[in-house]
Amino acid sequence: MSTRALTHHVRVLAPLGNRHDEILTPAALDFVGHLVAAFGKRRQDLMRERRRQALRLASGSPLDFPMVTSAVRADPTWRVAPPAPGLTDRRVEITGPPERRTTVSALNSGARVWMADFEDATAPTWENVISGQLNLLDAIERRIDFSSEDGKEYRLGGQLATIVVRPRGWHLDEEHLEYDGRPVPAALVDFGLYFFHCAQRQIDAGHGPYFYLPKLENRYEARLWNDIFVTAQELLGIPQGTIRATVLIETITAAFEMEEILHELREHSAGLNAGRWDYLFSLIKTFGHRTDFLLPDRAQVTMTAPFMRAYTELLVRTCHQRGAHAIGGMAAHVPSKDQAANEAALAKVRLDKEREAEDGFDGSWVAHPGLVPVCRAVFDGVLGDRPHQIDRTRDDVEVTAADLLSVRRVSGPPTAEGVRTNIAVALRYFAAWLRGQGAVALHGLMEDAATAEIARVQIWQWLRHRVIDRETVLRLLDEETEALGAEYPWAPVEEVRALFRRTAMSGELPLFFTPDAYSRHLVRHAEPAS
Ligand SMILES: CC(=O)SCCNC(=O)CCNC(=O)[C@H](O)C(C)(C)COP(=O)(O)OP(=O)(O)OC[C@H]1O[C@@H](n2cnc3c(N)ncnc32)[C@H](O)[C@@H]1OP(=O)(O)O
Ligand SMILES: O=CC(=O)O
Ligand SMILES: [Mg+2]
Repeated sequence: MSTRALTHHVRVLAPLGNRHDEILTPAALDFVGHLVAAFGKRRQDLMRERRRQALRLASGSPLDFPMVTSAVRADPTWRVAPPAPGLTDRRVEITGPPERRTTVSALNSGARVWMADFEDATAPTWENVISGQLNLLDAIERRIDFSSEDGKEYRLGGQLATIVVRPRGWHLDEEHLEYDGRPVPAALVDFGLYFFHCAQRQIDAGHGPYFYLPKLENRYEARLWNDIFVTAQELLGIPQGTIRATVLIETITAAFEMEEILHELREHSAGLNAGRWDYLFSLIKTFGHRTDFLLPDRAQVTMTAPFMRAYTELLVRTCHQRGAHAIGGMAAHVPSKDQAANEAALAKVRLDKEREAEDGFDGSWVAHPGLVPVCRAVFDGVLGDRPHQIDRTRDDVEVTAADLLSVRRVSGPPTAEGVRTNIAVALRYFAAWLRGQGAVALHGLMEDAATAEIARVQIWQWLRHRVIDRETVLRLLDEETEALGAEYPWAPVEEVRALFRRTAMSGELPLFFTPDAYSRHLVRHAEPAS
């Protein structure tokens, strides 16, 4: 690593916890500061462009594949970088927050990849953010073994999953760190700290610094990440092209720029993933004002809906034509201790993975170690000894803009149960999130920031189109708030209820619930020295 003068001062505004100083070293903070100085302004400009694009679409501008990049799409010659060590065979990827216990369990789970998540599955308390980095460092150094208070031993085994880190999205700030008088973009904190501490260590261990990139909306955001990668590699003397990044296609606008996103990142690309839950959220958020985008209960909008199939088939085709992996999305069912419920959950997950493997995906996501064998068996059945099926180019797939937007065929009003479930799920998830837990199992389903977003924007959409009335929602909100308090006596019910009212019942739809909830409830600045 090069020795550089420390010139980019990042202020730490939070109290330091146990071992935080191992992550927040002056050199690591300087590295993050360097990235902010170089790219912070561009990130702000891109956030403004997101708002402009949202307004254009809301006022009726058509969404289509961009004309200006037709040459990129028409050029058959370019390919992404070849798969990097540890990322050739990705038939099963487990996801989860980088907590100490789940870090060990995920790495030992038998999955090929572990997506260590600072985004949908993590409530970004200061402690979660920094201890997550420590856990990753300790895992790579193989010093993470521990015994839990309940007497269980956690020990790393011989065959570990490859680590791929998902930093927070561009819309979030890290308010415990300040550069030049402003909060630091959270994405640069999660990426920068991990890259600084672990890039060389991962290379020495035979892998590399690998990332999942969430919630991108267009090719310019992919270009920003690519430029950050080039600068980060240069600053630390790591060969260009070492980083690999898989982009989640989980916004409706990004679905129209899949080729462009791969092209921008081609020296660093490891493919695309179908982030189906945020995709649905994005669709409702973007077109929620239109009656032809009125969606019924979440449970009725499955991956077999024509517009969802158009999205996943286009993703596979795009990736394979460019030599990239196509990774499937999350089936939300999680194992249960009840045998019948468990069998039903496993059967649903199996069906979902079978469809993905038959469509050409090279692997897929699971949310729980108990689902690894199901996903592996399905992909083993299709792949056999081959590490992937990138050679299946899916030339048969033709997807038009209308196919991606053909929501009308599944549109319809919600059921009474669907309305109540969305309120109940949003309240329970918000309560867990405010307590620092970013993923929970509720009614047999994995719920995280993406699925909670769907729950609250559906309520907003149904109110907006008057398919439910405000009085009914307020009555259900009262009932479900009371039930929440009875079930979770620790829950700050009034804060949770207010958060729901601001994010699901206001006239103007907030773009995400997380920035509001973070600033009001998760930020804890250190007492100023007297
Ligand atoms: C839309 C998207 O972005 S999807 C990706 C983001 N979301 C996620 O990553 C969610 C990941 N999944 C999870 O966090 C968890 O599975 C939950 C919260 C849904 C359920 O967790 P639990 O309530 O602990 O489930 P359960 O009690 O069945 O867990 C059994 C064991 O498996 C472990 N486990 C469960 N899920 C995971 C996981 N994803 N990774 C590692 N270990 C896990 C638990 O820690 C527990 O271990 P223990 O016996 O040592 O205590
Ligand atoms: O991040 C994944 C999703 O489905 O959202
Ligand atoms: Mg997501």
